[in-house]
This record gives sequence, structure tokens and C-alpha cells, in this order.
Amino acid sequence: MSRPARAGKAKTAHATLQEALVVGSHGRHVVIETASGERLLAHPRGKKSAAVVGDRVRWAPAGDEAVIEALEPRRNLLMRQDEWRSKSFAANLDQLLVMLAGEPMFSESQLTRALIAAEDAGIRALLLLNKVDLPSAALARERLAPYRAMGLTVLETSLKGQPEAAQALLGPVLAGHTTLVLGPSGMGKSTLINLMLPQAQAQVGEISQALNAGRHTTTTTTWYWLGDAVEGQARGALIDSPGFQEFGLMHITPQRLPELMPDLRAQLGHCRFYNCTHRHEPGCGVREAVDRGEISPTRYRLYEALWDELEAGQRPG
Ligand SMILES: Nc1nc2c(ncn2[C@@H]2O[C@H](COP(=O)(O)OP(=O)(O)OP(=O)(O)O)[C@@H](O)[C@H]2O)c(=O)[nH]1
Ligand SMILES: [Zn+2]
Repeated sequence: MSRPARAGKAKTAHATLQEALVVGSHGRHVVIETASGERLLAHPRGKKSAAVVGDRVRWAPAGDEAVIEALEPRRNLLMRQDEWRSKSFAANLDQLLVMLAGEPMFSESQLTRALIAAEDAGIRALLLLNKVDLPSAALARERLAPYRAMGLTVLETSLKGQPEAAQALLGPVLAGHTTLVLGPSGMGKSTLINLMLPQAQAQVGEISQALNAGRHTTTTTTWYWLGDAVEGQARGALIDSPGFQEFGLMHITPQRLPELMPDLRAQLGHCRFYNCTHRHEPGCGVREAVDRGEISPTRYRLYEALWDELEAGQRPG
């Protein structure tokens, strides 16, 4: 695809370039929102690491489009799992909202992976149990007991049956923060986005328009402003990534897993061997805690499975 020629040769100092926010992405091409609120298709310069939604960038105009000259330092970064590898996909988040339901029953493996990714990135996670109007919510609640016990907040909604109550509950939780919504299929993510963002379609439209100018049709990750800007107040935002299922964990070594799982972490320091993997060793404090019922057997099995997966991923070749 042809790119507009660069205006001049002189290298502009980054500080003099305008800052913008990345609000949409399609592979290496992104949509930025400039300080004046304009949305432009932006291309990375050269092969430098690509910008992701939530990034603040320094940009220069290039015809009707923009060239990203530099990324501002990131507060944090989340990766998504591709078929083959982990890829960065959202930066500078305040919190992760994980949507769950009893019908279809949420996957504990997916939940655990999300929590590990958030913990590793230093991002707080909130759980949202939706569809509490259905009888299956009782079982979902039971399965969430170990997560409450490790200190996680579990909010409950019936987005479809009681939208006003859900709005009242979620409004203050989302206001002023940048929240990535993880909604596995069927948990009610579309219902949530439509409820909290009546103007969502218009925002998607603007991003598609900017992308279409570059002949891209779909956006993979989208930033939505929550409400209008009010002077002196941080503006909240939701980040939605359609089809997004799994976080990338391949950059985490298996030895770090216990530190990233609060229920296991609470039991560290009681093993006979200082370098205990908590898998086969005698005198393991973590496995004793499983036997005593202080760590849920499911969580422990997920730990074992993740260990194998991460170890296999790190073997050379
Ligand atoms: N009973 C009940 N159903 C709900 C609730 N919230 C959403 N649903 C229904 O659950 C189904 C899935 O909701 P969506 O919002 O489309 O879910 P999604 O997570 O976006 O699903 P995908 O479109 O598959 O990605 C729809 O039929 C909704 O009407 C709820 O609180 N209670
Ligand atoms: Zn151990």
C-alpha cells in the first residue's frame, strides 16, 4: 500500500511533536485521536515496535494520515495469545474487568490465565458475574469462592433483566478509569458495552472511517470514551477487543507462576527445598495446603497445566 511521502528531511525533536492517543488498531496500523479530537490513520515509522490501543504517541502529519515517530513510556502492557506467540495489544490500563456467567459456564482456566496476565502486568482485576437471574448463577458463585477468598472483588449483575441496577453498580467502578473488558463469548459483553456506551456505534463509526481511508475494514481493538469530557476530571474509557479470548503468558517463566497466583503465593516459604517447584518434591508447603483445602484443587491443577505449557513454550527449537 502506498504511503504519503514524508514532508521534510529534518528530524524533528520528539518533544516538539504533538501527542496523541491510540484508539483503534488493525495490525500495525492504528487510529490515533489527536489533541483536537481528530481521528487519523497512523503508520509506524520503519520497523519500530508497533503502537497498541492505550498508547500515547508522538506523531507527524503525512498528508491526511499520520506517522508515529515515538511511543511515550508505557505504564503497563498486556499481551494477547496468537496461534504461535504472544503479541502486545493494549497499554496503560487501570483495570481489567473479567466477565463471567453460569450459562454458558465460565472457564476457570481462562479466568486464571487472565488473572495471571493482570498480576504480571501490575493491573488490578475485577470480576463481574453476569446473568445472576439464572439458577446456574449459584454454581458459578460457588466456583468463585476461592477467588473471593484471595481478595478479588466479584460484582454481580443481570445486565439484561435489571439494566438500571447494573448501570448504577458499574458506573462508579468504571468512571475515571481505563478498563479492558474481557468477555468470553456468551457472558454478555455486547450487552454491557451497549448499556454503558449508548454512543458506542458512533465511536466505532469514526474509527472505521479512519481505517477505511487506509482500506482496512475491521478494527481488532477499540477504545471507547465513557461519557463526555468534564474539565478537571479524568475521563473513563472501555477497551473492547472482539473475539479476544486468551492472554499471552509465554513471556512468563514457570518458576514465576506461584508469585502470580495469590493463593499459592500465600503458602510460599514453607517448602523443604528452597527451589521447590511445588509439583513433585517431598515436604512441599503448597501441596500440603492443597491437602488441607486451603488451595482449591482446580487452581492447583491449573498451576500444573500452566507450568507444563510455559515450560514447553520456552524449550529452544
Ligand atoms: N438471562 C440473562 N441473559 C443475559 C444477560 N445478559 C446478557 N444475556 C443474554 O446472553 C446472551 C449473550 O449476550 P451478549 O451480550 O450477546 O454476549 P457476548 O458476550 O457479547 O457474546 P458474543 O456475541 O457471543 O461475543 C444474549 O442472548 C443476551 O441477551 C443477563 O443478565 N441475564
Ligand atoms: Zn513446594
